[in-house]
This record gives sequence, C-alpha cells and structure tokens, in this order.
Amino acid sequence: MLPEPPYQHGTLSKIGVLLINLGTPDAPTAKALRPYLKQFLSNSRVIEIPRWIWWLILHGIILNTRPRKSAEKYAQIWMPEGSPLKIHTEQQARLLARALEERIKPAPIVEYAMNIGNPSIAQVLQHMKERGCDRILVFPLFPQYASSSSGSAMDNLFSELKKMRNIPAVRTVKHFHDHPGYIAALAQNIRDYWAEHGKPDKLILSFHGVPRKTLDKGDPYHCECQKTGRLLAKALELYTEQYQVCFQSRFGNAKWLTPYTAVTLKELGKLKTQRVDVVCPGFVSDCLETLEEIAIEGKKTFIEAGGQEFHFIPCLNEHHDWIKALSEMTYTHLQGWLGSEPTEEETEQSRNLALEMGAIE
Ligand SMILES: C=CC1=C(C)c2cc3[nH]c(cc4nc(cc5[nH]c(cc1n2)c(C)c5CCC(=O)O)C(CCC(=O)O)=C4C)c(C)c3C=C
Ligand SMILES: [Fe+2]
Ligand SMILES: [Fe+2]
Repeated sequence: MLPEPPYQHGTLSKIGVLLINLGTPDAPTAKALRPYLKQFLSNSRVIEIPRWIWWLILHGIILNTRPRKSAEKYAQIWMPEGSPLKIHTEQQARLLARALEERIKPAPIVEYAMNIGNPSIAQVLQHMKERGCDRILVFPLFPQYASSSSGSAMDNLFSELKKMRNIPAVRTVKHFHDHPGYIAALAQNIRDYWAEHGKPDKLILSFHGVPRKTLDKGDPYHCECQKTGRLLAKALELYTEQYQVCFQSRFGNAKWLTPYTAVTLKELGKLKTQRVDVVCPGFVSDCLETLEEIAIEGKKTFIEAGGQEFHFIPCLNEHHDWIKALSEMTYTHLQGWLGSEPTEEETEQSRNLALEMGAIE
C-alpha cells in the first residue's frame, strides 16, 4: 500500500476532475518510443491473442522495428512545445478549469493524466490526493467506449486506487458519443471550417479502428461510432451519399472494423472525386493518428490515386463549443456532490470540536 498523508480532522474535502487521454511518447525518438510502445502493446485489452505468442512477436519483432519507424512519423508532427496530444490535453484541462470556476464555488481542481506514459494516472492521482481531493470525477477523453481505450484507462485507475488506504469517492464517465453538446461542437467545428474553405463532395468521418472480433465479443465501440456519425450528419443536414463512416489505424494483419479509411480514400481518388474532407470525431485532440496518418498519408493516398483536392478538418482541440460541452458534461456528472461541501465555518467548528475532544492537538 502507498504511504498516506496523515489523516486530519476537519480538512476541507475538495472535488477533483481528472481528464484522461491515451498517452504519447516523451520525445519523437526511437529511445522514447520503445517504452511507450512496450507499455501500450503489452496490455491484454489492446492485444487479445495468447500471451506467450504475443510476447515472442512483441519482443522478437515489433519492439526492434516499430520504435524507429514510429519515431520518424512523430518527428513530422511534433510541435516546439511537445507532442500535439499532450499540448491539446493540457490546454483542455486549463480551459475546463477556467469554465468550471465560473459555475462552481469552490472551483474543482482539474488535472489531466495519460493512460500510457506521462503524466501517469498514478502520479496525478497522488498529487490530487495531496491537494485534498476526496471526491474525484474521472473523465476519459474517448467519446466512444472501447475496451482498448476507455476500458484500459479504468483498469489503470482501479489498480492505483487498490494501492490506497484512504480511497477517495470516485465517479467515472463511460462515454459521450451521443451527447448533444459534443455533437453540436463537432458540427460547429466543421461548419467553421467550411465557412472559410468551402464544402467538399464527400465528408469522411474517420474513427480509430479496433479488431473486428471485438465487435462480436460485445464491445459497443462500433455502434457508438456509427451513432456519432449519424447524429453528426443529421446536425450538418447531410444526405447519405455526402458522407461515410470509416475506420483508420489498422494494426497487424487481422480483420479490423471496415470500411478502412485508406482503402476508401484510394477508391474515391480512383473515381476522380473533386474534393474530399476528412474529420476524425473520435479524437478530441489532434495527434499522430490525425496529423500524420490522415493529414499527410491520407492526402497522399487520395491524390496519388487521382483525387483532386484533400482537406483535413482539425479535431475539436480548444474549440469554444467543445470546452462548453466538456464543462456541461462535467457539471452533470458532478450532481449530488455540488453544494454539499461544508463551509469554511463548519470546517472550523468541526476542527475545534476535535481539538476539545482531544482527537487532535
Ligand atoms: C480513439 C481511441 C483509440 C482506440 C480505440 C485505440 C485502439 C488501438 N490502438 C492500437 C495501436 C496503436 N495506437 C497508437 C496511437 C494512438 N491511438 C490512439 C487512440 C486509440 N487507440 C491515439 C490517440 C493515438 C496517438 C497517440 C499520440 O501520441 O499522438 C499507436 C502508437 C503509434 C504507432 O506506433 O502507430 C499504436 C501502436 C491498437 C492495437 C488498438 C486496439 C486494439
Ligand atoms: Fe491507437
Ligand atoms: Fe454496430
């Protein structure tokens, strides 16, 4: 069990909000990619094949080849301040804290952590406890629930809580794939883009893929992506022929959810489609998968196949409507906790009582 700060009578119980994203390497180098990929790909929710077979493949092949290849990709999208995923998540936490300050007194403490890499869930939870958070809302930034993303973040959270003597009250957000605020923010972000750059012939809604067999095993991810797609198309008043839901980032040789984004872009290119726009509603922050795989590689695939014009629409990142939706969802999930904090006066009284009773010195 982890060491615990000494229990203090009458300390103010604070509310914390912990945003969690997937995680990113510390640097765009093979040296930093190796431990990141090792942690990611050792997870049995991410790779669901017998452990010993996978151990041989991972240690014998993947960790000897992929770190260098992935580092080259990361180097193309790395920002002066660091990894885009980390920078956007940091900004989202800062903007959410500011939005909540205006609605909730005393304002909750907002932090972010990464399921893989840094800052780790373990580190940040400990830090929140030290700051006096006794009630924590854990909010994974994955709109659609998948066992490999949201489920894995929950595993990590619960295994850290298991090490604590004094466990805070914890609530978790499962998903928000159909939340009206999230859908409205996605639609507005796309409309903003189209107001500046005009409209495409086809809009591709590209979600991160997962192995096809996870759908048969009961993972709701596929259905949640389809629902987000449907609601977003409705908000944008698109006809069925004007958009398509696709799945990207296939890993390994097994069948993943289809249609594959890269295959669809190639087909659209071959059909000499004048203009295709791609947006990635399943990622709330731009990252390797959107900036390299779609904006660079996806564009190349489409143009080389004969397409004319390719546009990548950025993720929600710091969009005003997204921060509003995030704050709205947080507020909803905090119901029952808000307004129940003891006042400073009550806290002082209980401290005095404990002093009188000799419970504290
Ligand atoms: C949006 C949710 C995500 C799901 C679901 C998901 C499943 C999943 N991913 C892999 C393998 C890799 N993904 C990688 C990067 C990556 N994945 C997500 C999100 C989801 N993944 C994000 C946001 C990122 C980008 C991180 C960044 O730093 O920008 C990588 C690492 C990069 C690389 O080497 O390609 C791998 C590997 C699997 C196998 C999987 C489901 C089974
Ligand atoms: Fe991934
Ligand atoms: Fe489905």
